Amino acid sequence: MLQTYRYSTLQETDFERLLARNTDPSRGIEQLVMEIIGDVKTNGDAALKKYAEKFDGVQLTRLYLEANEIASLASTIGREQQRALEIAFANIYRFHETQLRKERSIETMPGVKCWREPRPIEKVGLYIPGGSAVLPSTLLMLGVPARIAGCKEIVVCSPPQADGKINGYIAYCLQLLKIDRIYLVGGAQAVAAMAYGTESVPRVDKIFGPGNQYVTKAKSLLQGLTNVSIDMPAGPSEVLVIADDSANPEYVAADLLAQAEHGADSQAILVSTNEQLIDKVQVTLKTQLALLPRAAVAEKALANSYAILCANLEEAIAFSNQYAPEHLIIETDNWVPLLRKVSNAGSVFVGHLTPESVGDYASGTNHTLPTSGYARSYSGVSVDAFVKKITFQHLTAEGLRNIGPTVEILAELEGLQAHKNAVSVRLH
Ligand SMILES: NC(=O)c1ccc[n+]([C@@H]2O[C@H](COP(=O)([O-])OP(=O)(O)OC[C@H]3O[C@@H](n4cnc5c(N)ncnc54)[C@H](O)[C@@H]3O)[C@@H](O)[C@H]2O)c1
Ligand SMILES: N[C@H](CO)Cc1c[nH]c[nH+]1
Ligand SMILES: [Zn+2]
Repeated sequence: MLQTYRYSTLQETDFERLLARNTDPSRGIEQLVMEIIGDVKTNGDAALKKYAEKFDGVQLTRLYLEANEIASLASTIGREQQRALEIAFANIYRFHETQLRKERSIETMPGVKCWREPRPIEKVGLYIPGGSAVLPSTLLMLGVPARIAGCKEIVVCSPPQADGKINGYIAYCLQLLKIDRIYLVGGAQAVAAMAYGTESVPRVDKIFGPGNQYVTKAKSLLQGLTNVSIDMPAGPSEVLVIADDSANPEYVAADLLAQAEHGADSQAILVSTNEQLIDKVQVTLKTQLALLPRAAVAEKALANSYAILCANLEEAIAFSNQYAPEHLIIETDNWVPLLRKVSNAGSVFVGHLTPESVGDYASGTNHTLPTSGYARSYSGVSVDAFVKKITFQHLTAEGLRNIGPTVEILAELEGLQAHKNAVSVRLH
């Protein structure tokens, strides 16, 4: 089921192939996404309605639902599900609220004081995927940090259901987040609508959220075409599991399948020091796969996936760092010394009793994470992503005396006399 490779025999070309995934799966669809973007820019709501019919199979007269409609959909869900969403909301809130800590001001020279203060990004757009699966958890993962940051306007877009509405769980999360409108727009057209603004959809300053190849492509194109910014490239889900002799093959197989079921383009990688464990996981994968409603999707994802047999955990961590997984699960008894060796990963789950699913839903950490190797340079979504950090400074007379001559020299050596004068007129 999973093609197995031995780490010690991997050639450079093997590494290139194994680490590549679909680095840019959307290259082939660039023209289509550009057409959609142009159409939305020119025709606004009319284009959005046309695409809702074409891609989501629904005729919309209005492109959004309001508070009373959201409340009525939210009231259809069970108490047990409400409670689970409330617990997830509370844990995500608890973990993220500490991220808005005040920074200390620094006196770099006597009388020269510098400090940084966060300010919310005023208008943010959250894209909540709704194609192959509806993900209310993604709404919590984006909405909670946006609320904590204090963003004034939170625009939420998600593809409409066949009945022109949204799922009751999404509606309940909107209520928890005190967001009283949702735009029934999906795909590249949603990203374009939030970047340009249409008659119905407000223009935003930054767009967040994962999505399929159309969504991801539109985010990267619009970041260049407009002055809207984006959170990160968050594409098809992926997981890398490091497992040694102490790992339970049932747990390992379950963790691999949990990400494989996201989409046919997802990847689930097993890196193990034990060949028998890999064999056992392969058998268990088959048994568990047969029981999944989304078996066909997960099976396709496993076809993109593989196992790596390593001589020791050092090799395993080295491979993981090269791959830079969105999610890393370390299923070993002795995981503590490994942690400091992890240099590239979106989010890490350690020990035998920490399934990645807990981070997807409710432990408190964010599940919007960099994929496709971007964990080498990006962090997952946090409150920081919803604020700008503005620097401030203040000089006293002593401060001006201390720093002024240095600035005068530096301005002069760059040939910028006006810069020097701005100091000199105060100093002399
Ligand atoms: N990295 C992360 O943090 C993270 C988190 C959650 C989900 N994900 C990923 O997000 C993705 C969600 O994808 P999805 O498809 O389920 O939902 P989606 O909402 O991203 O896409 C659905 C929309 O795509 C558009 N579309 C569909 N077919 C099209 C076509 N032929 N041409 C143009 N547009 C078309 C439609 O407008 C539709 O509304 C999955 O790959 C999942 O793994 C990633
Ligand atoms: N694993 C996904 C991020 O890659 C997030 C998610 C949402 N629901 C379940 N899982
Ligand atoms: Zn998941």
